[in-house]
Amino acid sequence: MGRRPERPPNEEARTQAHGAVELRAVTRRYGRSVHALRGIDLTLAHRSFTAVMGPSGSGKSTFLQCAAGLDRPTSGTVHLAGTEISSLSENKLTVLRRTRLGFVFQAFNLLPSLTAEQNVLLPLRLAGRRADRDRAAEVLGQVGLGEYARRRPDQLSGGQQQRVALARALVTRPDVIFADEPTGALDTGTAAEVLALLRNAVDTPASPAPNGHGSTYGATVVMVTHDPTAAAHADRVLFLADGALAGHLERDPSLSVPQAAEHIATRMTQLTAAVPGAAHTGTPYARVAA
Ligand SMILES: Nc1ncnc2c1ncn2[C@@H]1O[C@H](COP(=O)(O)OP(=O)(O)OP(=O)(O)O)[C@@H](O)[C@H]1O
Repeated sequence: MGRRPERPPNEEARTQAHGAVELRAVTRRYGRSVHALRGIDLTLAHRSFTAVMGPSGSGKSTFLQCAAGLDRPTSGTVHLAGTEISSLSENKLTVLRRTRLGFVFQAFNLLPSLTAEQNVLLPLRLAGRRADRDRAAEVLGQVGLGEYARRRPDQLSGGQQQRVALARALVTRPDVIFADEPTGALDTGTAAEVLALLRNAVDTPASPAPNGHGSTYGATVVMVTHDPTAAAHADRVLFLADGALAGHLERDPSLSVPQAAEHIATRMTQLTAAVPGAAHTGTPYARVAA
């Protein structure tokens, strides 16, 4: 997805030594009685696309918020792109979010008074970088909206608005993109386009910076979804149940998206119905495809 900003070699090494996202013994409690996360341990590899699924109230949003540094765990540690964020000050965390992470939400969250281009440039402005209009044109082109730069959100369809939101998430060349139900408000065809763009953000290697210090990998995507078809585009599907990891499915390239979606839907049905043996990490997993 184009060139990434330069980073000092030691920072680059630190980034690569860890997964893109690492959670160790992460818990999140609300008050005394609500255990939204009960001890999550996981490592998400660089350039991986992970879908997070689970019944309503299983902790998906809480997981995403804690993993993305939008919320602080009650206990445990979170590493993001090589940085341990649990102990970062609010200011440093904000800088990390603005420079290293991208966000896509179900409700698009575009500023209505700004054009598509201005919305895309916003993260660069917030990060104190130059409002690089060439870069905005590049990412709007990548999401197929090169001709729509001057339109405001109310002059765009839902799918086009979500593509602007994706361009906005990509503009800073983030290490990790967190997506919360990115296709929840879209029809099937438009959803497939957005998912293909997320997939592309992972699969397209970024070219190295001229001095060789830039990253050479694409983005890492973490996506919460209720939709098995959306999850079928991921490399791995993690299932949460009652605040704990309850198993996973790995991508099997030999399966089509509809076939993979069927496997995922079956696992979700088992989880929701709490079939004995279906909801524990380590159970044999069906191999699924994107
Ligand atoms: N601010 C809060 N205060 C108290 N309890 C909360 C708060 N936020 C979430 N919870 C509780 O934590 C648990 C996990 O909620 P979370 O929103 O993470 O689930 P979810 O899997 O994303 O659900 P859904 O699919 O319905 O969006 C639920 O029991 C929820 O009621």
